[in-house]
This record gives sequence, structure tokens and C-alpha cells, in this order.
Amino acid sequence: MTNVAVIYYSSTGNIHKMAEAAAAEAEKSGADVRLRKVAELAPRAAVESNPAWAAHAEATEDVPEATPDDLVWADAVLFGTPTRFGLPAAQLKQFLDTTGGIWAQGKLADKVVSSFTSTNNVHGGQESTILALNNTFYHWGAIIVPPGFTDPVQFEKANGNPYGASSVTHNEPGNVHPDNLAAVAYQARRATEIATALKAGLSA
Ligand SMILES: Cc1cc2nc3c(=O)[nH]c(=O)nc-3n(C[C@H](O)[C@H](O)[C@H](O)COP(=O)(O)O)c2cc1C
Repeated sequence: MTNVAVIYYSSTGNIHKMAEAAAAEAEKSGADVRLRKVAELAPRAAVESNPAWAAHAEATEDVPEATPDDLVWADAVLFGTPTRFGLPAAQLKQFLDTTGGIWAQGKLADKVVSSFTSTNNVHGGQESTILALNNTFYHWGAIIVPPGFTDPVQFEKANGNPYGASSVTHNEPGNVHPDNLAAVAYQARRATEIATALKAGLSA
């Protein structure tokens, strides 16, 4: 069995939708899947000042929070984050910054990782967000598996980001184009297949 963790941050539900699509497809591909959100860092007052943010936080109260153990367990990890000023959300970065202990023990080496994001607009920094996440994964000795243009889904009108599936939401809560959901599902399937092959190969 291949273990796949989908670890994400979302404030208004767009990345949550993409994370769910990724998790569903990894499961369909035969993986054991953990869907995990990272902990909220924003003050309660900030969350409550935005009705969409507050509603999403309440709707996803039952999604378990990610822990470093989820990374140790996983053969492949899909990371999702909205773009924040061209970078990953601090909430996801904070989670990554809790992995020093397992990194020092070599437990993050050879993980298959792949990332997806969401922006307000087309030129809002999707690639820079994914590239920034990749900096961390090089330190882990992870194996970054981007979708590239390895499937026809990448040529759909709303897709086409070889770095990782990306949605343009115009800041509307839960506004993810179906093509983007298909793209992130494909990305999860590809990461699962590569992790399965890698696991078999390394244990041969
Ligand atoms: C503080 C902040 C910074 C943002 N920075 C960017 C940005 O650099 N580029 C962009 O296109 N969108 C930016 N956005 C918009 C979000 O990335 C976008 O609305 C995304 O779809 C939200 O995903 P979520 O619903 O999963 O939280 C920003 C939003 C916030 C609140």
C-alpha cells in the first residue's frame, strides 16, 4: 500500500476543494490517504472579521490537523496553499518549520512531493509560491514530482501550470474551475504512481 498525505492550508475554501479532489483521486489510485489541514495561526478576531473565512473554518473543524508523523508515514505528500503575496501561506510554512526533528533523523529523504496553489489572478504568483515550497523540499532530499505537461488535462483552457495545479479564483470563496480540480486529481494520481514505483524499486 502506498501512503499519501494531502496537507493544506485554506482560508476561504478554494485550496480545501483542491485538496479534497487530490485526496479522492489518490484513494481511487489505491493509496491509503490522510487529508490534513495545518493549524490556523491568524488571531480569532481576524478570522471572524471575514465571513467567508469564519464559515470555512467552522465547516472544516473536523478535518484533522497535520503533524510531522503524517510526513514520516507518507510515501507521497501533496501540499496545497493559497498564494500570499507571491509566497506560500505562513500557516503552511509554520508547519514545515516543525519538521526539523524528523529532517535531522533523515526521515524526510526520498519522499515524493508535489504542490498546488490558488491565486486571485492569473499573474498573481502561482509559480513563485510553488518554487518557494520546493526550496524546503530540496533540503529534505525529497523527490519533487511536478505535473509538467504529461497529461492532456494540462492543456485544458483553465489549466497549463507545469509547476503544479493552480486555480484562479478572483477571490471568490470555493470558486475552483472544474478543469483545475481535474488537474490536481491528475497530479495526485501521478505522485501516487511514482511513489508506488519508487517504493517498489527501493525495496527490490
Ligand atoms: C494576505 C493575502 C495575500 C494574497 N496574495 C495574493 C497574491 O500574491 N496573488 C494573488 O493572485 N492572490 C493573492 N491572494 C488571494 C488568494 O490567494 C486567493 O483568494 C485564493 O484563491 C485563496 O485561497 P483559499 O480560499 O484556499 O484561502 C491573497 C490573499 C490574501 C488574504
